[in-house]
Amino acid sequence: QLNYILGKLGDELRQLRLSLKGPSVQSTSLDKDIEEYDFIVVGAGSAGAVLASRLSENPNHKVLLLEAGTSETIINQIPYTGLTLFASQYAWTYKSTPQAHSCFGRPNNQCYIRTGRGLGGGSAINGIVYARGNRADFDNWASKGNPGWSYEEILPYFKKSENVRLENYEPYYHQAGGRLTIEDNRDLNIDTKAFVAAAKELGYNQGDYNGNNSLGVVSHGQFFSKNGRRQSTSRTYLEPARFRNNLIIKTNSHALHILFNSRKKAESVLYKRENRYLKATVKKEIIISCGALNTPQLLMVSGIGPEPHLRELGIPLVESLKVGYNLMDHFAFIGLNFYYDHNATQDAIKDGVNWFLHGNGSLSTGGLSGLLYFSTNNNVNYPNIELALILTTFNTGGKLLKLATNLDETIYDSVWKQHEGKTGFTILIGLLIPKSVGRVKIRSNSTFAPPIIDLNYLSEEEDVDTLIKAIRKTLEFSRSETFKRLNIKLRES
Ligand SMILES: Cc1cc2nc3c(=O)[nH]c(=O)nc-3n(C[C@H](O)[C@H](O)[C@H](O)COP(=O)(O)OP(=O)(O)OC[C@H]3O[C@@H](n4cnc5c(N)ncnc54)[C@H](O)[C@@H]3O)c2cc1C
Repeated sequence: QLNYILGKLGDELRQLRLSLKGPSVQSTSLDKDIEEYDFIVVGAGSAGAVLASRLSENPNHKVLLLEAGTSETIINQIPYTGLTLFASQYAWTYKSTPQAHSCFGRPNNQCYIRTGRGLGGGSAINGIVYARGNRADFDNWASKGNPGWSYEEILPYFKKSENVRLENYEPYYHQAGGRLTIEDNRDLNIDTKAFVAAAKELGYNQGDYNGNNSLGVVSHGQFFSKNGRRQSTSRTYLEPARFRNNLIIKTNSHALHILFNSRKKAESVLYKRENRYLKATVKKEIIISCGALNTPQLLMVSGIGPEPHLRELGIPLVESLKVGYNLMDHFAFIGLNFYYDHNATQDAIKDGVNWFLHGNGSLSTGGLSGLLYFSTNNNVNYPNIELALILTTFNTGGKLLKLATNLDETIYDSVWKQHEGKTGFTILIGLLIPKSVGRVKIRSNSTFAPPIIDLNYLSEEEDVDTLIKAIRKTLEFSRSETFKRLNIKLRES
């Protein structure tokens, strides 16, 4: 019912917006005059949209941005719709290979994997949580032989991109004036307040987890939003650039192949657009920013990848590299569900109006709220666990979770169904530094065939140990006075 109402509301708002302002970023046909570009950026997601926008600030650069999906609509602006958009045309939906250590409760032990599709990519559908990696992550990259990637060297770029609107934050780590507005959570509901209060009781400090160190910090949440509206990279970086003559944005343009010359220099991109096969050539660079799954896919179909795998598929080798190895994802456990002993009283219309007029309320979050960082290892000074609340899990959220994660019908019926209609939340437990890594392979020489994705979650015993310790620590919430006072109980079935 909520989805239906949201859909109706969205249609109304979209009409209103289009009539007031005109469409957002549109594909153009200027390419007829330009066959050669200085830069071609393939994939207009979180990374690609920013790159294309920044490169085209120099009027001497002719930049082509290719995107397989379409433009955003106002629906994407409502953060909460991320929960439904990742089961729409705005997402690629892939299935993992059958998993040995995870994805149980899914048919054939295959997890669904969703990534963004369209201008803005993941940033147009995600949970809008603004959480940088920890300082230790970046310093670790730098120490492995990647100059320029330490946290102190990366920090100026985080700050430059940011337009901070937080109330309490550590000033050294933030800045105003950038394209991405960062706000505090605008939906301080009872669940989020209870989570933060209980965490403080348990000894964690409320503060800025994007500050000096996130270890032991709890927060209501910092979000990529401006007045409760999603801040996708399409809206923040491409929309202001859309009238530049030197930036050509082509939607519905699916890259098929990168072509190399005899010196192995990438010189053109083959792509399919509205049933036409087209070729764009480049003078300087082709930048592939198709995300963690489709980037290795495009490289491998183009002949850059592990030689044995490409040989298997008869793909002519350009360069043998370990493309597709070391796939890492922050595996999350969603089994700790809490509920209140009374019925949900969500009012979808009121929520819609509240968001539209004030940018507040449940629609202003991406379904995730309060965040907490801790370590299961007392001897380190960085976190290996992130906790986040998934709101409204048991009413509309329970069903959405089933849809989003491909939960098996019988599991859903036996575990979740009995709690439909009750108010409650899930404490998601995310592994920040998993040891288990997976691999992406291709099944054919076509980028239209879904990649073969072996997530390999929890294959390393250390990850299982860390997760068990994290679950035990999270269960301490149940013993907090705050949870007892509010009668928030762990669902035990
Ligand atoms: C449901 C969900 C929730 C998330 N929540 C959060 C969150 O709360 N906070 C957070 O920080 N991160 C979150 N993330 C992760 C974050 O959104 C991604 O890490 C980020 O968007 C990745 O950026 P990217 O540029 O690498 O790839 P993407 O943003 O995925 O962009 C890749 C783009 O390339 C395009 N593309 C792919 N193949 C081709 C091709 N062959 N030809 C042309 N175009 C192609 C895609 O359509 C896409 O637009 C979430 C992700 C998802 C899916």
